[in-house]
Amino acid sequence: MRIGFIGAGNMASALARGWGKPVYASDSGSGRAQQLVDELGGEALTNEQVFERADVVILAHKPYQLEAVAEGITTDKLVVSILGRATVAEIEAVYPRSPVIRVEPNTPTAVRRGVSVLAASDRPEAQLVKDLFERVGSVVEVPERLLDVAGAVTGVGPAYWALFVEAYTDAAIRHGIPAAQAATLVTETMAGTAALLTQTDTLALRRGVTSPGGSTARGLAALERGGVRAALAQAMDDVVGG
Ligand SMILES: NC(=O)C1=CN([C@@H]2O[C@H](COP(=O)(O)OP(=O)(O)OC[C@H]3O[C@@H](n4cnc5c(N)ncnc54)[C@H](OP(=O)(O)O)[C@@H]3O)[C@@H](O)[C@H]2O)C=CC1
Ligand SMILES: O=C(O)[C@@H]1CCC=N1
Repeated sequence: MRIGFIGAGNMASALARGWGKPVYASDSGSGRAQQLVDELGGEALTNEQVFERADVVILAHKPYQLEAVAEGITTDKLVVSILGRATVAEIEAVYPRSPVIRVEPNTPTAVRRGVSVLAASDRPEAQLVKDLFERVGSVVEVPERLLDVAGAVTGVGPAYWALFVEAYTDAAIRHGIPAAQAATLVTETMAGTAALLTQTDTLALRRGVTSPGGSTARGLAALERGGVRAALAQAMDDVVGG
């Protein structure tokens, strides 16, 4: 099955690297489509050519470009939209004869550890799309009305964790740990904790680490004083409400 991308930016590149197969790709003139096919094989094409030649077309441009991109397309094809916030109804309105499935992936798909949120669909093509995204991580299906909230966890999440890693790495550096070693300590702690959380819940994990009157309790109290919960709640509100 040949995958085509309309847009060859950050998210298209992450998915294509995860799938690791030749692709058809387009861009709006930057040359990123050519760079992607130089890396993975395939061909850099126009949007219409991508629609003609691919078996499934992934819309990976920016949401506001939906109408402009669709205007030039005359070929019907299975369309997978990863456009943040554009609803299935809005996409179907501009691709009226194409089956449309909506997915919110995230950039860890590049290393096959992504989470992709699939808007539940009665279309028979949904299973094929689910199988495709399961090749680059896990797939969680939600009713479309919850896709934006789920995407506010998964799609934007890698940036939050990166910020957390950066801030705590800097704190360790400030106390004398060399930068590369500090980054390893923080990242591996995050990865190990994520693995552990598949077997236990957050409270049990925290209780297991937090000795009464000990150092973890002092650190957690500092994070609470710093408003970490309120900041995350506000981040969700701002992403979903934006
Ligand atoms: N980045 C992420 O983590 C996630 C992104 N998304 C969604 O993925 C989509 C892409 O985001 P992202 O990859 O970050 O954005 P980028 O800006 O990195 O990539 C957008 C791509 O679209 C191309 N493009 C723009 N106009 C056209 C056009 N008329 N025809 C063909 N291609 C066009 C751009 O071309 P050029 O290279 O020439 O500028 C570029 O290659 C967005 O809708 C976003 O909501 C969803 C989940 C996560
Ligand atoms: O920041 C954005 O708008 C896109 C959507 C999800 C992740 N990146």
